[in-house]
Amino acid sequence: MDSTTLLKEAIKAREKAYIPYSHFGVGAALLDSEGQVHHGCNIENAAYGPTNCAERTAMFRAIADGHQARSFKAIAVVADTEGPVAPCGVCRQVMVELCDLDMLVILGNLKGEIRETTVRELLPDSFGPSDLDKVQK
Ligand SMILES: O=c1ccn([C@H]2C[C@H](O)[C@@H](CO)O2)c(=O)[nH]1
Ligand SMILES: [Zn+2]
Repeated sequence: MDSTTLLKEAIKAREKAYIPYSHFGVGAALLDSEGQVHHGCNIENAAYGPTNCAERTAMFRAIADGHQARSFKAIAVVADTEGPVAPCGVCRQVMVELCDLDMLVILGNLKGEIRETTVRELLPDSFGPSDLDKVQK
């Protein structure tokens, strides 16, 4: 599946965003190793803090559906931004946990502007699962 097709899936996912506070809709589409696409949207909360971003919704949904961490092929994220959307720091950290560091991340907007990057590029020098093995014995 090409980047434009996955971004179109993210645009469809964005239509489901629950955004009564920010009115800032975000959609994500996560491609798994079998070619299936998992949709995510942002889901806000009156207490603000419990808000879940579109990227995390898609990743958590795929994991909860039984897909293996770090087996995903790509994630596309879209918002109605000037220039491609920038994932927040929390989502970047969750990508480090659940996706391969070299996984393709496709960032876009509704104007069709696209930036292709990787998890590693979005969060360089990250703290990940293998760092827990590096504790002093
Ligand atoms: O990459 C991003 C950036 C922001 N948001 C959400 C969180 C909140 O609902 C709204 C404004 O921050 O956008 C996402 O879902 N993904
Ligand atoms: Zn986020």
